[in-house]
Parts: sequence; structure tokens; C-alpha cells
Amino acid sequence: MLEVQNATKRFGGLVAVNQASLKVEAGSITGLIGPNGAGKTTLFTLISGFEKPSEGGVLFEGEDISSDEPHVRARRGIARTFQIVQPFAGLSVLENIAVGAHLRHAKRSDALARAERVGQRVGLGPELDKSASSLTVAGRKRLELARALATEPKLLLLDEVLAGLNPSEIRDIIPVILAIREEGVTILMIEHVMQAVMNLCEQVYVLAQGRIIAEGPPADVCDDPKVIEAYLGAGAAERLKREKVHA
Ligand SMILES: Nc1ncnc2c1ncn2[C@@H]1O[C@H](COP(=O)(O)OP(=O)(O)OP(=O)(O)O)[C@@H](O)[C@H]1O
Repeated sequence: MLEVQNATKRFGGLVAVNQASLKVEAGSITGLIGPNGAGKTTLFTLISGFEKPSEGGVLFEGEDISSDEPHVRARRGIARTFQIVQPFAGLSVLENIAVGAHLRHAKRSDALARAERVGQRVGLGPELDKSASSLTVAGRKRLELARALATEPKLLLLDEVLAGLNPSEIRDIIPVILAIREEGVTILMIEHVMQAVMNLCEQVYVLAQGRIIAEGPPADVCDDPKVIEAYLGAGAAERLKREKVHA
């Protein structure tokens, strides 16, 4: 469904994404992990169109979308959430979700009806009439998910939707993400919560210093010495192995 081909993004002298390639199969949940500053969010901005790659391209459903503006990509069916959740504080939860729904529903009543269905689906039913600014962190994460879903995407890009949630809130939201996939939405997710990555993703890509250094099923990737070193520093994989032997 999605293919990033040798994408590079430079900000002045800094190479944030370096010749990165990845594929997301239709119907899958694919993970994108990597240490802080690895370039994960930048790669999302290249896919959603908020930035253009310095080199390389992005294909969606077989078509080159590299020069499409973000609203054109949204219309094609790509939606993203943002790491820093910023709802329109003066609007209700329902109205916030309706902003997303307006992409496909020009009539306000249609957008609100769509927003209500999506709000219920992500578990915000009881909060719909409240002000968005009254939501807890977990509520805001659900709202961010709902706003993206309201655009009726084929591909949903989730940027750390679990960050800042406690373990029980994470347990509660995982079935919501699985249900979205069951309804036919393909998901690419940036995530630091490894337990969730293990439970949700079939395929994982690891980005470090802008490069894809590993890909595969999550259990294999987490055992990969290159990945351990990227997170814990040079020599870490060897140290861990020695500690295991002596334990
Ligand atoms: N608009 C920008 N202008 C200049 N530098 C940028 C810009 N956006 C990102 N960067 C830099 O690119 C690098 C990659 O950042 P990015 O936010 O993509 O990493 P990340 O993997 O998402 O990190 P985190 O897990 O901390 O969110 C960082 O060094 C960052 O400072």
C-alpha cells in the first residue's frame, strides 16, 4: 500500500532521514521504532507531505505521491496523528472530531454525524459534548486518534499515541487500535512502548541516525545486535550476551 523509496531529508547540514526505504502491506500494522532523534517523525512528515524529501520518493497504492500537497494525500486516504496533541481548546470534543470529518463531508450535519460515530468507536462517547480542553492526557490521545480516523483514511500514521499513558490506559487503547485495523485501515505506528509494538505489529522497521538498520518481525528485531547497539551504545550487545552467560 505504501512504499518509501530511498528517502533522504536534509535540514541544512543535518541529514535527518538518510536513504530510508520501507514498505507497508495493506491490512497490516507496521511499527517504526528507534532511539530519540532517529528521524521517525521526519519520515512521517515525508509520507504525509508536510515536508518534501531532498531525494527519493513515496508511492501510495502504486502511484508516486512525492509532489502531492498534504491535503491531496489526505484525500487519497493518508491520515496522521501528531506527537504533541493540540486540540482546538474552544471547541467541544465532537466539534474537534468534526474538523477531520469535513474532509469528506461538506455538510455540517453529515460531518457531525460522522464525528459522533468515530467518537463512540474510540471510547469518547461520554465526553463528546465536553470542552476538548477538559480531557485528560489519555482522552486527548483518543481525540487525536478520532480526528485522524474521521477523515476516513486507508492508511493511518500514528505518532506515539501511547506516550504518556499509564499501563492500564495502554491496555485499554490497544483493542481500539486492533479494531481500527479489523475495519480495514492499514496502520504505520511510531512507538516507544515495546510491549505494545510486540503485541500489535507484524513487521517492524528500526531507524537509527536517519537510516533503516533492521526490519522484520518484532521479536527478531529486538534480538538484533545492531538494534541493541543503536539503543544502548557500542558494545552493548556483546556485554548483554556476556551477562546472560554469567547469570
Ligand atoms: N524542521 C526541522 N528543522 C531542522 N531540524 C529538524 C527538523 N525536524 C527535525 N529535525 C532534526 O532531525 C532529527 C530527527 O528528528 P525527528 O523528530 O524526526 O526524530 P524522532 O526519531 O522522531 O525523535 P523522537 O523519538 O525524539 O521524537 C533531529 O536531530 C531533529 O532535531
